Amino acid sequence: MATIAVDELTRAYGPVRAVDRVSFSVGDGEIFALLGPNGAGKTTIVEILEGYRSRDSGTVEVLGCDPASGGSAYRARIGVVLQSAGFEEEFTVRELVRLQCALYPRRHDPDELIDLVGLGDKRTTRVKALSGGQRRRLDLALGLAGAPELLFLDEPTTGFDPAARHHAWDLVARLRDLGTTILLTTHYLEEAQRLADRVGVLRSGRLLAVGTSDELRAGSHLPTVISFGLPADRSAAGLPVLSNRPEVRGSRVRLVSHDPLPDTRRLTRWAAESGTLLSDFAVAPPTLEDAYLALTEESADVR
Ligand SMILES: Nc1ncnc2c1ncn2[C@@H]1O[C@H](COP(=O)(O)OP(=O)(O)OP(=O)(O)O)[C@@H](O)[C@H]1O
Repeated sequence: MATIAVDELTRAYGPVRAVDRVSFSVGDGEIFALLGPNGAGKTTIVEILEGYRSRDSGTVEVLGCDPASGGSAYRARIGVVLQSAGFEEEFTVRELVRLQCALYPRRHDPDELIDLVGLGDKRTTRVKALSGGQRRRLDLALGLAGAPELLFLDEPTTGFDPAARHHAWDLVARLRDLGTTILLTTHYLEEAQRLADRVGVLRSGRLLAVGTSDELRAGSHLPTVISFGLPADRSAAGLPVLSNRPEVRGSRVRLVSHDPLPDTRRLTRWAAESGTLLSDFAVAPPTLEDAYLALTEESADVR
């Protein structure tokens, strides 16, 4: 059974249809990422699912409940990690996490939770002395306090340095291993590609595509880029016939290919037969970011 089932969900603010007949589902234990440009409708959808915002029409079922009428019993079963929760600055990490855990009937052990988010050495530190990244970890600990069956993560790594981002990704992967279903919003496509089992791409309130990262990449029909360097004594004019005309800049050759496998085979065979070293040979298929940009840029804003 799906943990989240959304059918024809619609919500307008005056003349603006922020969410326009959106349907998708998220399976038990799945990580689903909602992607879309600013104003696409992500927050509106997430807040409707959390039970904090009303809908105009459509059906929504989360953990077997309608969030609009689930009340506090429903909200005790979900965890919400917002972008910038306000903290009581004078509390220590342990005090805050303990207080939060005490609010829930089904709860995590506060000290285990602090360790889980990597704040073990900051237990007795006051919130006001935490760095931005450490505060976000505390956000996460507070969102997990009630051992939620479903976790909403709103842009979990915005403002993180690369190491902190990787740490957060590891943490989300551990939560997945513990069986937590996660709905994630993010503007980092690499994050979605790494973490999410499936993604949904929104624009202007409409869901343009839903699928795995690989499905969206394949569905984009974008080319693969093959690139390499030629030695000084070789000219691009001597290259074999390829599916497209290569672009040459100095000794660097770049081929935009819709047929990457035969092109790669022709190039490597030619290099072996002519004794040519192709330096930094790289085959780059389209990324989720490429597919996302193609999707969101090509779809005209029909409003
Ligand atoms: N309370 C509100 N009153 C009026 N319009 C609103 C309200 N909240 C959102 N909107 C509008 O609804 C649309 C969707 O907004 P929403 O916040 O859901 O987008 P988002 O995808 O979360 O954007 P972002 O990536 O910038 O956070 C936008 O056009 C926004 O201006």
